[in-house]
Amino acid sequence: MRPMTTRAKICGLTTPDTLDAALAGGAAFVGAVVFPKSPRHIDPLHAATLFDRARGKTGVVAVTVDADDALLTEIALILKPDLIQLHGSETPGRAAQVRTLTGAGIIRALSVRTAADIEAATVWAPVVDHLMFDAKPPEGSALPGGVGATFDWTLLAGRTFPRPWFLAGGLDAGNVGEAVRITGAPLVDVSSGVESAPGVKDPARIAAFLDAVTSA
Ligand SMILES: O=C(O)c1ccccc1N[C@@H]1O[C@H](COP(=O)(O)O)[C@@H](O)[C@H]1O
Repeated sequence: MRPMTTRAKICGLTTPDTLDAALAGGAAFVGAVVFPKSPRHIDPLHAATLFDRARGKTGVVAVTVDADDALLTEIALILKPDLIQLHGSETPGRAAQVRTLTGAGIIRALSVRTAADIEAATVWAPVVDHLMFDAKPPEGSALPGGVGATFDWTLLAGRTFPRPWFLAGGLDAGNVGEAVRITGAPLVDVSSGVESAPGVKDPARIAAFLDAVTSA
């Protein structure tokens, strides 16, 4: 079933002008990727300075990949995100540790290629605030997300989950309307689809994406 309104997260922001485009367009969440292998990596101190303008206007998310306690503590103390997105091979037990260590809410990204991959939501829902269904990256990819890959959206058609959930993976202004119509996603997440080059966000593409979500 189609939600009343779908809300959006703009991920991998590193500059004031692109963060401002996300805020002006009504993004519900903005994301900082704290993962040095990513072209969107931003260290917690730089992210704290940048994202200060977003506080109280939108949720701030720190995207991490199998981060250790030292990095998570640094993120919690310096960036103070509302939510931590786990995008690696973390277990539900580790998610509980991350919540206790950081005091932040948890988004769990689940990699999807087949219908069986969706079923992981059953195990994860009790220990997270949000689920995220993202495409499984191509074999040999250096990144577990942020690669612009899509999956078969019909796998999510008619599905309901006990937590709010994001659809992610290869979304852009041109396809997000269809993705929302097929999946009924209450939340969508985008990174490379609003970039002019890997790691280079484009304010006009961010605005177009958020417009497309609003009209979906
Ligand atoms: O964006 C990244 O570089 C990244 C790195 C490591 C883990 C997750 C990452 N991004 C997440 O993946 C989704 C989907 O990306 P895309 O739209 O397909 O490019 C993105 O929104 C982030 O949540």
